[in-house]
Amino acid sequence: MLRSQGIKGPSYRFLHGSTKEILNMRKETMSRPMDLSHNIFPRVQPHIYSWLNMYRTNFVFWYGPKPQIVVTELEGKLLYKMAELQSIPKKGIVFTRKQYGLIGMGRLTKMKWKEKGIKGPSYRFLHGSTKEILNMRKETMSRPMDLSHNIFPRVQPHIYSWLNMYRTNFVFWYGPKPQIVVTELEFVKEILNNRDKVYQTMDSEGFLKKLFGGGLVALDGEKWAHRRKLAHYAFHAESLKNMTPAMITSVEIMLERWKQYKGKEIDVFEEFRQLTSDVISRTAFGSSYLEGKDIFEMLMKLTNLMARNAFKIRLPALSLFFKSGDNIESEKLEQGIRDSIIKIIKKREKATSGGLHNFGGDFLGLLLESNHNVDEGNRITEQDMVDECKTFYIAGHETTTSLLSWTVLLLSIHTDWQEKARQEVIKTFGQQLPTSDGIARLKMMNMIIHESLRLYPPVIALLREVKREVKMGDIILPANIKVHVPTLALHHDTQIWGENAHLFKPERFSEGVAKATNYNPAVYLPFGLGPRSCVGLNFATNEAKITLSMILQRYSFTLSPAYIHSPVPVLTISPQRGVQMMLHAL
Ligand code: HEM
Repeated sequence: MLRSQGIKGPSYRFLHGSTKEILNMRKETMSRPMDLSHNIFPRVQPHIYSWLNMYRTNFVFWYGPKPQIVVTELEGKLLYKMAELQSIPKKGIVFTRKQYGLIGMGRLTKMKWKEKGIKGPSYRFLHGSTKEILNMRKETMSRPMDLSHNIFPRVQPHIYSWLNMYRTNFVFWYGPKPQIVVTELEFVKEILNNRDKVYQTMDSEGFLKKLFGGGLVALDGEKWAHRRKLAHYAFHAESLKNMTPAMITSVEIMLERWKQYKGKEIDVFEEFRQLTSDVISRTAFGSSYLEGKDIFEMLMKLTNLMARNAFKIRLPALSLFFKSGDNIESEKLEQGIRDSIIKIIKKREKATSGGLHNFGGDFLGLLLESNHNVDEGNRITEQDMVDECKTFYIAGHETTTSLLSWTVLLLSIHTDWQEKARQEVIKTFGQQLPTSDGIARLKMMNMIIHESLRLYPPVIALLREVKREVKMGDIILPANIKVHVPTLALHHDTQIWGENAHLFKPERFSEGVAKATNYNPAVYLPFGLGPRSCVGLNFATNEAKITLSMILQRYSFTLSPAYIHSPVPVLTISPQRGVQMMLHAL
């Protein structure tokens, strides 16, 4: 009867009404502790929270066989519209909600931000700013862009337009969770240097958690320090020298494939994907692209699912009952990745079962050594190993693929720089294979790579979470707020880089990074800054220099007419439709 009057609500179960559903939701939320936030509504009344989100207002649920109508529409102050309630049956129970309770912490906190003079886009119930972000992104992505390097308005239209509106330190809402965007350079330094150990890595959730698990990127404290040491050891200068032959082998395999493309079009984005996968497989895991192929494909699918769902807010209570198709697929992928990594780990264990300290000197060997450590305090579990392998498979190839693809694009447009780079390579190596010493002397190449990373930084933002209340200048940041340092915005800021900020000018870096940045490291963050900065920096730049040198020795390249410029943020900035080149053998 209520349904026929247009009043919605959860379905009625014989005798129990909605009570079983309510009990299940409460059991779930009460089974885990909540973080120290005041956003208690989803925990205390998960049923009202999730149904309100579904039905908005005036919905009915069933207390056993008895209906209750939940009314949230306000008229004037706290009065509900009596007119709309006329269709309630005589014995219907009217359940009004406490005004501030249901509006939730989002709106309340927003009031506090406003009082503090911190501006930002308006907060929408439960969705925060995500709908606005999705609309802006849909709009910019719906049309191709011209072949310019002014990519910030397209890749992050929300940050771009809000920065224009509010200048700095504005708050937007990732669902009900606030994020403060900080561009003031002294604060950027404070945050990334983790002053007072307050600005920690963000707790990853959902798809991101499935991608990185509890790997280095997601850790903090002692665990992080231990793993960071391990990774640092695996990728330090001496180890890198030993990796040069493996990197060269991977590039040779790629260039062998390229022979069939002479005078033809080639999508270098796809090529670099395979190359960087092969490089990380050989150098860190002692295997090859083919052996790790399944893992990379599954990681790529998981990355795409993550990007597709980046701004979709799902209520925790709802996720329990209804798994989206993407959620089900991501669980399968997570399991598949785990199984494949364990196979690689077991294979190494078997091949090197000669005892302790004999698992091989690469990253996987170090992980296994740590897994077999007699000292329990320093021992890592099998799950830790899986998470760490995932992290390095992803971090080791997505980012470098992005760097190589955009650099080749830039050199195909700015052919004068392509020629300068080639001359330097020929002068250093002739037609011989690159060497570690020679790579360190490639100055022109260095400038080109720095400028490419400035215009197209693979990682477009650095995110942190405030662990306890802290003062940032005049602003008091509450615990749990997310802090967003917008790398792409800083790299394209005309006040920092001048009016030609969007142009490719490698000469900016002719006297080194310090001079180009006017001795302020906070303005240029392709590899981050401070203790969490990239552990693979030298690995990635060596790999890029070897690859570019070997290409430049053999080919000149121009942009194919088929190329469509469409940079998109996936995990890194990626060319949505590939990077098509015409190859000309030298
Ligand atoms: C051009 C290539 C690369 C770029 C632009 C890049 C960028 C970055 C950035 C910006 C961070 C800091 C993130 C933050 O502060 O929140 C980072 C961290 C990290 N990178 Fe890279 N990266 C690259 C290549 C690599 C490679 C090749 C590896 C592995 C072999 C790697 C492994 C990592 C790891 C494990 C972290 C986390 C470090 C920590 O939390 O202590 N990266 N990277």
